[in-house]
Amino acid sequence: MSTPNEIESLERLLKKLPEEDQAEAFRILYGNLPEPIPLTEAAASLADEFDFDVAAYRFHAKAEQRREPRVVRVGVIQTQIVEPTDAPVETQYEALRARTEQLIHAAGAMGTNVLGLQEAWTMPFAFCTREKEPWLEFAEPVDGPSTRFLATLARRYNMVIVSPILERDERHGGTIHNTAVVIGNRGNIIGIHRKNHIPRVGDFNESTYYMEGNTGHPVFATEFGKVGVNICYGRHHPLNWLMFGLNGAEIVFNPSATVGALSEPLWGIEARCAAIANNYFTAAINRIGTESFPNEFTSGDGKAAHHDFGHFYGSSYVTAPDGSRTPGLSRTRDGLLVSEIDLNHCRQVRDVWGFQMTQRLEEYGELISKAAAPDFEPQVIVDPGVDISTGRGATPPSSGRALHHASPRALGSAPAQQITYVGEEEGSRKE
Ligand SMILES: NC(=O)NCCC(=O)O
Repeated sequence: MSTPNEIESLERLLKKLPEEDQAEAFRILYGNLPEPIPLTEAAASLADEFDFDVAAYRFHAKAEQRREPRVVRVGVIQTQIVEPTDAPVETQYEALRARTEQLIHAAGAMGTNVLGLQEAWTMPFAFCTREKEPWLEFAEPVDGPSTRFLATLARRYNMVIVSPILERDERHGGTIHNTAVVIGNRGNIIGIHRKNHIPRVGDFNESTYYMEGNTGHPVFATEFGKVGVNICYGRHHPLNWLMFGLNGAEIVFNPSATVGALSEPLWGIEARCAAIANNYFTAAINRIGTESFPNEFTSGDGKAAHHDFGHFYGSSYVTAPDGSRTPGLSRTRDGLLVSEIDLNHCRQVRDVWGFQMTQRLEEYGELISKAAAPDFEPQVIVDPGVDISTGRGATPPSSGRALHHASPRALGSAPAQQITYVGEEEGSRKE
């Protein structure tokens, strides 16, 4: 698949800065950059032989006196599809399975303990087409072929694998879900998480295929830390991230499929903000390449029908609980990113910032419950000098006097208050 007009990575652009400016630019944009760690010979030679990138970094955490470090290696893999989308389903699936396997061997060779794959890694991201067939043929049960394949590798490399697939739930009428299967390092299925938020934006017509997930915000307590999975579009919902934090997540994967025209300026921000706000590690994974489909489709925007989804820009990256992040993987090449982290880092940053102590869950909970009720009245305090039907000042002050006091009243309920201006006695104002 060619990507002739795509830049290789943001980092490559930043490296064009004068050398003396680069360290400061990276510090401001990326935080305390994790240090690169050497690739094992086996990983490097797999990357060479099968033409993909491998990058590896170590995030710094403090040594503690009363807890041993809990060092784990987190891996993420990004790939493009291998076969054209009009090839037989089995051919497409097999090619992706084989390609992903090459990168998993490299992850194993790098000593990865917890590995995340991209959203719907077994298939092209065909939801732009709104066609059911043949795409639904990629769906499989939680214990289907992709899980059985990955379970073997999980056992072999003593590695937890987060495997996002298109799930068919035969027990419930063959319904379809966008699901991450969490496979334990003993080859067991620890559990599943189904995508909570389904996009209805641009060509992401996923509501044609499946409904919002019904598995809550589970955190999977693995041998290598507590893992959550916030699937793709869920990353735009800060409360979705919060829920995994409340359940104790230490690493939250964000397996995604997203294109540059829609989301690229948001990409480096959202998973990173979530790591900062919740003081856990986040691993954002995006596929790469431009996927072209046999039948034309429109984007519902008046523009001409087309065959392409647009460029999936990769740029997978990992953020630590203090907001420092790795450089992204390439925008155009398959790759594996491995980050060595100390899970103790989460509590260390929590102790510094105190977000979990200072947050006001009860207050938020109360307002959220009210806001979800049909009779919700937003808490708005109206400036009595403002006509709320137009948003304009109803009685502009004649001089530059500042509004001094306005009694709170609920929107549209209490009568307007007497306006008092700074520098005037109440009641002394001459109209
Ligand atoms: N796969 C998916 O949810 N994509 C939606 C687009 C986005 O969130 O950037």
